[in-house]
Amino acid sequence: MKTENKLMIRALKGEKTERTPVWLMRQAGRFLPEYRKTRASADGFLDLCYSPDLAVEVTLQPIRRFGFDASIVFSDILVIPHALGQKVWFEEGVGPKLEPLQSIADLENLNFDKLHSHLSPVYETIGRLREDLPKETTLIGFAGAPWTVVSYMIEGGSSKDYARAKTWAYSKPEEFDRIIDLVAEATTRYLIRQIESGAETVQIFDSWAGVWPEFALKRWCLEPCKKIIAGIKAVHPEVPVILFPRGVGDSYPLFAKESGADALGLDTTLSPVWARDNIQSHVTVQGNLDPLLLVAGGSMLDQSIDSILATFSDGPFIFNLGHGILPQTPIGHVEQMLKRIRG
Ligand SMILES: Cc1c2[nH]c(c1CCC(=O)O)Cc1[nH]c(c(CCC(=O)O)c1C)Cc1[nH]c(c(CCC(=O)O)c1C)Cc1[nH]c(c(C)c1CCC(=O)O)C2
Repeated sequence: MKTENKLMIRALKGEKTERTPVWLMRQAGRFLPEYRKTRASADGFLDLCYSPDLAVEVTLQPIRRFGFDASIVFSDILVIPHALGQKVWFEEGVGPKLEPLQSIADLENLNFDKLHSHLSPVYETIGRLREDLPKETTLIGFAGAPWTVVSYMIEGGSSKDYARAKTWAYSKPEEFDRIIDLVAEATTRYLIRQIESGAETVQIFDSWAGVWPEFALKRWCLEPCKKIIAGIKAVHPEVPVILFPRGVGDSYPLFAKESGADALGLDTTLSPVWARDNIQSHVTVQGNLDPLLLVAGGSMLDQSIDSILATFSDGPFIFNLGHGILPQTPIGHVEQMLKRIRG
């Protein structure tokens, strides 16, 4: 099937579709037993990301089981700092670890020289997926937004309050601009190459955008994402871009009007009616079922799905969660959800 005729792409381009397309953030990995099996056969998480055979397999697993309308390539947002030359590793049961940037001098050690050669396994995975996916399934490429990636680069891993990164930004804003710019440039090149390898749309995850006051949100989240999207559109104007500025609350309409994204991912706490009136009137919306409702199941899951569908179905809409699917999600609840959406 031609890309422009796929359900997900039509929704991204602003069409109200006859059926609601559905996929789940973080659907590859995490909650599937077959993922854990493949994961155990790799030398580590990054090895899995950089082994096209295994990454293709893990990407296809949720499609085989559930037939989602879209497939997101298996990788991680932290391959960008890794490709730029920063030390990145994943600790079992802990999560990602990086050798943190200590001063602007550390930026000298990071460069674009090996960007594409380092990331070539991801490009190969994408190319193979276009061959292997069902003909109607849309292939999504992705990257982290500069701020979300830089937060890991400075904090050295996950963080509760982003104190080091935010203090750096507020006390040396020009230095912080340089770090964000470096990552934005690398991300633009990475996403363009993903598209040229076969990705039919790309999603930018700004998972930690919700921690900033407004002026900083504009400078370090909105502006760099806008620049990345403009960079992509300059080369591939027909490719829709999804932005997920999680947690930005009443700044969502600003992202809808100014980022240049074709669609926004809505987080769990946004009111659907408010989002319909203030966001869906400008761009396609994607979301926003609470991942814990999918863990709990039962009648509250059904009611929440019905209410989301009823609110958004008059405009361009893609059903998804308000954040990534949780590892403890029962597979039966995903089946229940799909039955409810598809009727
Ligand atoms: C912040 C962030 C990261 N990675 C990602 C984000 C943004 C989205 C979000 O907010 O959820 C994005 C991501 N990470 C992964 C994907 C793959 C495709 C998909 O299924 O969506 C995607 C899109 C695989 C992964 N990335 C990771 C795993 C688990 C690794 C394992 O198998 O041990 C997977 C399947 C590891 C990872 N990677 C990261 C963390 C914090 C962790 C540890 C905790 C966790 O599991 O999420 C960084």
